[in-house]
Amino acid sequence: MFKFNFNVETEDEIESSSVSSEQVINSKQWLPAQKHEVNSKHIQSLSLDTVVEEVTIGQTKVKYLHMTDAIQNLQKAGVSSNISPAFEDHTDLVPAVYEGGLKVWECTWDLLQFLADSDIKLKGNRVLELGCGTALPALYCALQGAHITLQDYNEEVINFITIPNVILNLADYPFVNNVNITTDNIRPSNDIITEITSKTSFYSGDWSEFDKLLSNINYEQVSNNNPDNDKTSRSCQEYKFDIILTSETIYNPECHQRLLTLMTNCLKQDGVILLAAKSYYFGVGGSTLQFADLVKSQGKLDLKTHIMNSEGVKREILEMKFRRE
Ligand SMILES: C[S@@+](CC[C@H](N)C(=O)[O-])C[C@H]1O[C@@H](n2cnc3c(N)ncnc32)[C@H](O)[C@@H]1O
Repeated sequence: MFKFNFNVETEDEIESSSVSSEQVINSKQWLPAQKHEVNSKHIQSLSLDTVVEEVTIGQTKVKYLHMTDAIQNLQKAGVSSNISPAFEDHTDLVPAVYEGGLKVWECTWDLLQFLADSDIKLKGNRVLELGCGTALPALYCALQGAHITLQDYNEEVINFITIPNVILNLADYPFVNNVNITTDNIRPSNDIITEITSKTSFYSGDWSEFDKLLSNINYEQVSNNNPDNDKTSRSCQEYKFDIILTSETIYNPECHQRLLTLMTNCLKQDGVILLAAKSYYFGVGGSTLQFADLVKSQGKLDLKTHIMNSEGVKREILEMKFRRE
């Protein structure tokens, strides 16, 4: 197992963080995909004295747990996990073991600002966030009335940061830094679970496996509910998304094709993909240019680049839509 920190900001930091892309390409077995359900343990993990961070985007406040609280909850729960050595060593990433989802990465803020400034319709639309980690961009969309599907590689991330963040934002529950809380205004867990389940879905595992899982769900829904063809195509649309979001997920070139195939397979015909990334990931090799070249060679999507930061390490948002015939 090898480790590195790819969140480098300057050339000076490159040396200490470097790992060759060859090492990345020789990575381990990727994890299978799984669906996760919210349960009362997720709610209990948010005790009344949980310290909640908050960011204001336009008029919207999005709440989230700090990484150290999530790790503390994970340790308290006594979960034996492959990812423990990674965060005990303050390691950002161990390829195919821990993909970095416990902390908020820089491009998340770009994606939030981009969503707030854009006129993309969110209310009533289906949003998928891939490699979501804390899921702040998708949560912003959910707070405007979108249905969100959240995917992260690690189930520990889904259980200890993604789902708690969803509860903090989408269940009407008085978690805010211990203010005005009495036992009377705490809602029963079942109410919260029902509410969250109607607005969100959660998945972990590798992107290619998630792609397979989604197509199996399509198949099952179609054969169980919609034997006739007309309804079949409508049912498949249910598992496609109006908006696909992803931030800081293209550092490993080995995964570019899987990510692109998944995004193309589950985007609605008139949908949009917003991919936020640093222009280049020093030491690991992934870059927006390389990803954009792959998109162009695939020939299905039109791509527009928005520069979000042009000083130091450059950051971009790639906006992609299906090419019109
Ligand atoms: C650096 S974290 C970014 C987290 C979050 N999007 C942010 O910007 O704060 C990269 C994310 O990419 C996802 N990821 C990377 N490779 C993956 C793969 N092969 N399959 C599934 N997810 C992957 C992981 O879920 C991980 O959380």
